[in-house]
Amino acid sequence: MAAANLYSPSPSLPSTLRHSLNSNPFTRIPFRLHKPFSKTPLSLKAVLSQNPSKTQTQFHHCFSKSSDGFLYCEGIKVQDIMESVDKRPFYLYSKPQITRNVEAYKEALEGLNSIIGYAIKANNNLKVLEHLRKLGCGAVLVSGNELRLALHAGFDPTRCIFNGNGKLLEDLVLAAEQGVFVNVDSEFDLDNIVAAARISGKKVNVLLRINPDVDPQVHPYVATGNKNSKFGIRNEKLQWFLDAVKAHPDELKLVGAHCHLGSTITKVDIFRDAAVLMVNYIDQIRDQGFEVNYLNIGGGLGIDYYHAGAILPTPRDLINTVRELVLSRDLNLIIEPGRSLIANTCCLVNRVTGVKTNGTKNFIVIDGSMAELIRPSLYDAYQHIELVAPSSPGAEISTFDVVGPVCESADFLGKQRELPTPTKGAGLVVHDAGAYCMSMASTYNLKMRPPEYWVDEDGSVSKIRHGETFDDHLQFFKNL
Ligand SMILES: Cc1ncc(COP(=O)(O)O)c(C=O)c1O
Ligand SMILES: N[C@@H](CCCC[NH3+])C(=O)O
Repeated sequence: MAAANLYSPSPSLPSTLRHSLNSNPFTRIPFRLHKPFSKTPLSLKAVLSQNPSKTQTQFHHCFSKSSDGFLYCEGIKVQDIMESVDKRPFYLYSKPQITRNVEAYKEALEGLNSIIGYAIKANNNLKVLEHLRKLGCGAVLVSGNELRLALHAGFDPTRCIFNGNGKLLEDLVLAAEQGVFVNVDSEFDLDNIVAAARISGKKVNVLLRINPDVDPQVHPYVATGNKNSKFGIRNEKLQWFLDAVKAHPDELKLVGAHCHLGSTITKVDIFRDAAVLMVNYIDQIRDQGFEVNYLNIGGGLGIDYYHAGAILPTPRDLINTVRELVLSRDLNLIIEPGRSLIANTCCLVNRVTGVKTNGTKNFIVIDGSMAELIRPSLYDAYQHIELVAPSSPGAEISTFDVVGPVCESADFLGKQRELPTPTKGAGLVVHDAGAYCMSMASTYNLKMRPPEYWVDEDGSVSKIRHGETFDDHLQFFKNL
């Protein structure tokens, strides 16, 4: 299988590229930062003992300002980490926070037969994936490469779900061979799944992705379960799909129904409305003799991007709203969280390049940009921003747009933020950057994708992904 060779350089590659692949951190002992780090007054043990499901707020913020005015990640001063690594933007994760987020879902799901299918599109760092897999997660995939990466990270394929409105035949063949659940999205998708079953000689466990036409009340670009969406099957066509599955008893086994309403949803009633519709569909499907026993309610739980003390629904709130429906039908529940598992575990750490004003507006210009983190530019999304160290005495507090160096007026990380005027080189973080940030990063303006680090349970800091370099870019043009 191709996945096994993902990081084994082919002997036909140029030696420089072979070298760079050979020095991949995943094949070696992780790079360690040796500088001794200052400890926060709050001990790591105390931070770890804060159980998210027992607090009032949705998720514990693993990055917090201490009384000394410095920002800490699990007891480690972010400023110290900045001084120990290359001078470029980097992503910094809390590994314990990933654990806490998974535990919150596991506790919420107690008493149900369930699969937590982590949506790999949110963050595809291999070390993160391996950690999530060890914690018991399955995986949700939208491309052949995400499937290959999931296999490489050791996920049990029978706890993986292959989604998507444009799945390719060759990727479906791999999914069929591996025994992955496949969601049927359209007529042509069903044809391809049948073909994949024949090629692989394996019957495929399928779920119908039903578009329930429920408004998730989110930005239109991240709404996926309303009637204008490109995803899923409308209920008017349900019978056609049931007949098509019946016509292919050697290739397809219908095991359940799936929906995914959208992302950043902050009201659990929305999930409840969809689940009511979905169990009605399941009743109808069962009435036709199908033994469907999986309800997949997708992902989509939003998080507290504003850091303003809002009480948002927890995983427990989400699961409790569908629990009785699931139990009443004796169903297995699949959930597909991405953002709510990984977003709050990470921030993008940047340096201030300078401060300027154009007469009407003030700008903090940082080295990070829309290339490293595109959500504000793409969705006008709010991500909380703060400086990593106390401001110098007398620093004026002003309203700033926080912008990058990219040649686009859409290149902003935050607008109208009240911040103390920072000095050149000051550290500035963009919070909640674990989901859809690095995985959506680009190399626009040849800003190479940043390195990633995490703070481990024992307080050590390791690199978990190399930053891209200019040489990496040149490799694309070697030996053409
Ligand atoms: C089918 C599907 N499942 C799961 C997810 C993960 O969603 P979220 O990150 O909002 O939990 C997505 C992304 O929106 C998706 O499209
Ligand atoms: N990329 C989006 C989420 C899309 C989820 C995938 N359907 C975001 O950053 O919020």
